Parts: sequence; structure tokens; C-alpha cells
Amino acid sequence: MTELTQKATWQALEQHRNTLPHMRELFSTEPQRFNDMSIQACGLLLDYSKNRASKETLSLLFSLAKETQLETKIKAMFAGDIINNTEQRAVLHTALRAPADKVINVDGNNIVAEVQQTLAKMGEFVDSLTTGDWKGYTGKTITDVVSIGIGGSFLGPKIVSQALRPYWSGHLNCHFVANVDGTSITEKLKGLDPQTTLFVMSSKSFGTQETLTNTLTAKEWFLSQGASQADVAKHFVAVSSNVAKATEFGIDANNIFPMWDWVGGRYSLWSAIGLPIALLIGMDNFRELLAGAHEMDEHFANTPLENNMPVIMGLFSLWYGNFFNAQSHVVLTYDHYLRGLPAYFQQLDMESNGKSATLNGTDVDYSTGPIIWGGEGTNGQHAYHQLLHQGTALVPADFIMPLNSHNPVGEHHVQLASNCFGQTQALMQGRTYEEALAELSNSSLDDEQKQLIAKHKVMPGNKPSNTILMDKLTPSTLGSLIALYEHRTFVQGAIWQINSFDQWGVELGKQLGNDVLDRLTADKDASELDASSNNLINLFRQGNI
Ligand SMILES: O=P(O)(O)OC[C@H]1O[C@H](O)[C@H](O)[C@@H](O)[C@@H]1O
Repeated sequence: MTELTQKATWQALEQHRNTLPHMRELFSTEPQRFNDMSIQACGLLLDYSKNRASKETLSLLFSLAKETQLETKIKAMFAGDIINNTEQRAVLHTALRAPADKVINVDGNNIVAEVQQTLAKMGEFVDSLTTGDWKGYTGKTITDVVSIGIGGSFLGPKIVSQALRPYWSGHLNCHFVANVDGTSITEKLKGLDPQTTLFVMSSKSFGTQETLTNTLTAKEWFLSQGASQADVAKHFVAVSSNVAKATEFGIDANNIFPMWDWVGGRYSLWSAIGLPIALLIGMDNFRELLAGAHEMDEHFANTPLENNMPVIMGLFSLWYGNFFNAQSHVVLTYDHYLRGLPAYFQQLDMESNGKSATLNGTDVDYSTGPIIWGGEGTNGQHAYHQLLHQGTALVPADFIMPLNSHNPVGEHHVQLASNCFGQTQALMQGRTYEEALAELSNSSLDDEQKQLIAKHKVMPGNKPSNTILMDKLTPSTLGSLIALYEHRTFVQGAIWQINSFDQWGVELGKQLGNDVLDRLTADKDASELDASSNNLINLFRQGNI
């Protein structure tokens, strides 16, 4: 057994789990529950009252957080300690949104100054593109930006740009290419004019196969349409921590925006990786996004655990994963602009906390990161909510909704809100057999049929959810919301004593993929591989089944 599961508090939580009454009962005996179990910070309200928790639960969970030195670990992250121990790196995405006068030293350099310089460089670039000063090789204004990147160098900019659609301020449009599947770039390039298209190649390492291949294809397309090699500088810029490699690739050194190894890919939208966002919403709004995230950083770093939003959310997720065997967590956004957020949180959390070894290499004997999934309300209500309500798996849910819509047409928003709140209520209270039977009292069914149908209409309830509200979706509230989930991920990783900032699990597939590529392209024999891989390779070479 690991130290964590041996802790008296851990064991007390295990005992305590079975003593909790149904949430219906908790609500009926605690009229103050919403007041006691909701907090406001950074433009967000978190209602966590619809959780399987009493005062004792909370007190045990906070004790666990304290005993696992969560507060010390939070301080260590903000101070730039080398908390990513397997890569010997600091973890400082928070420095990307720190105020300009803050000093955070890494290896003797004040990184906040470097961050500010890069933001200024981004600002100049955004200005020159949005004013139309930056011209393409035939003197035309740039109208389209194609962002090429994958993983953390793709999803953040894409989802945030989508979420902040009401803030797009200029004439630019932005397209995203990530997958190495040639269809992705081919379809994106259709209809684009090389004279008015600019490519932003985003790769922290500048070594990612998909991004290099897509950029080469983009460059070939560009050159094949009449542009010359000398014109590339006006149409290709890069964001990378590997400036040398980017220059070698042919990107003009003046057009490379730096990032740093103390920013993890999935935490990097706040850096120059966010350039596509800034191009669409303007630099002032981009700075608002950073300010919102910074506000959440301050809240996380300085608020006692008991009132700390990311801590509370992290602890509840751990509560269900470790003590109720919940294997997944659903994020339900009741806002069409936020429809991509579940995928973003999926990348953030699953790449961070999908680990099985503790920091010192011991195997864990408890669940770590859950499967994060989700979608847009109300669509999901007509699909997978059935399982949330009556399935055998326990799936804790987060409901996210702005109180005011950017598109207040007719009755839409009030209907959206009624669905959102109605769902959390149904999950919590459920429907008993007696209630279901009573609902059928006026039907023409005979008693036997009524009893059968009533049985199928029973909903156990007691299904946990958090509700997160904001006045309106703005760059600032979105910044706070994303930072909230970043820190929630940190809280869980810290208690589980895992490294939330490396991703060794993605390496083997890449390595073997490269080996397979050799076998597919160089006709290298594959018979020494397992029979399945060997046959699949042969079928691909053959080109038909
Ligand atoms: O930005 P890059 O170096 O191109 O990396 C792109 C992505 O690929 C890697 O395999 C990781 O799984 C991601 O964390 C990373 O964001």
C-alpha cells in the first residue's frame, strides 16, 4: 500500500462514504446548503451543493489536502520550483499571465520580462496584420490565417477562438490544421488564396511529425501557386521554443515567436501559441483573457483551501474517483460558444493525470485521472444523459452556463437555462418507485403494467454535479474558467503524488509509428513483428484487402 491509502484520513473517508444520506435528504435537512456550498470568485459562481457531501465529508477532504501538503505544493509551482521532476522543469504557465512588474526567476533570468517582450512582439504582429500593413507577396492584405499545430499547440487556440467568436474584431479569418491526415490540410487549402494567406506554424519542440508534414505541404502549395522561396518569409511565421530548428526549417528569424520549456503544451495557449486567438480578438481582448486567468491564479494561490474553487472541484473529483469508483467525469457546457471546452479539458486533464507511477516511481494503488468527456447542452440530453440518469456507472458532472447570452433571441436562453438547472435537479433528486407509480395513477394501464413501467421510470438520483455560472462569456471569464480547470487538475495530481506535467505515455506510440513508417516506405520486412502488425503492414503495402 502507498503512503496515501495508509493515511488515517483516507481510511476515514472510506468509512464515511457509507454513512452519507441521499442528497435529497441532505437538501431537506439543510436549507442553507446552497449558501454554505457555493462560492464566487473571478467572475464565476460555483454551486457545489449538489455533491455527496456533508460538513464532515468536506472537513475530511480538506484534511487530506493539508496532510498531502497541497498548500506547499501550490507555492512551489508558483515559485518556479522544478516540480516536473522527470523532465527537470519548472511549471510556470502562471507566469504567462502575471503582471508585468512581477519577478519570477528561472535559472537567474526574470522570465516575466521575457514574457512581456513576447507579448509586445505579438502585439506588433497583430497590429500589422489587422491594420493591413503586413502585405502578402503580391502586395495584397492578408485575409486568412492557417494555424498548423497539434495537441497543446492546437486545441487551446482553436477552442478559445471558437468560444470568443463574438469578440472577433477584424477582417481576418483563422483555420486550424492538426491531423497528419492529408484530407485535413487539403480541405483547408481549398478556397484559400496564397497571396492573402498566412501560415502560423506552432510547435514547442519543432519536431512533431504532423506539424512538420503539414507545414511542408502548405509550403509546397504556396510555392506551386506562383510564389517564390523569397516570398515564404511574408507568409510563414512560427511559434516555438526551438528557435534554431525553426530557422533551419526556413522561417525568418524575425518571424519566430519564442516560448519556453517551463510551459507545458497543454498549458500554453497563454503564450505566443495563442497568436491565432490574438489575431482574431485583438491584443486588448487577449490581455483580458490573460487577466482573467491571472485572477484565478491569485485566488488559487491565496485563498484558504476551504474557499478555494479549484481545490474544492479537485477534491470532489478525487472523492468520486477514489471512493465511489467513478471512472469518468462529464463536462456539459450550456453555451454553444463553449461547445469545444469538454475536448479541451479532456486534453488538459487526461494528458496531465493519466499516470500510474508516483513522483518517486512507486506504483499507485488508487485511481488517478478519470476519463473526461462531455458535450454541449441541450444536445446531450437527447443522447447520453440517459446513462447519466439511469446507467450503472457513476458520472459526476459539471454544468457550465453564462447567465446572459450573446444572442438573446426569443425564448432560447431561458429554455436553455431551464434545461441546465432541470438536469442538475433530476440528477440529484431522482424519482422513487412510489413517485413513478403515482405519476401513472391516471393512466389506462392495468396494475401489473403500471408496476412494470414504474420500475423502469425509477431514477436513483444522488448523482453529483457542480454548476458553474458567469454573468456573460467574456475573454476574462473564459480565462478564469480555463485556469480553474488547470488548477483543479493540479490539485488532484498533487494529492495523488503524480507528475501532472510530463507525458511519457505518448512516446512509445510515436516511436513504434516511426518504425512502422520505415517498414511501409522502405519496404522493410515486418515478419519479425507480431502477426497482427505484420499483416496490417502487408495489407497497407498491398493497397487492398
Ligand atoms: O508543440 P509540439 O512540440 O509540436 O507538441 C505538440 C503535442 O505533441 C506531444 O506529443 C504531446 O502529447 C503534447 O503535449 C504536445 O502539445
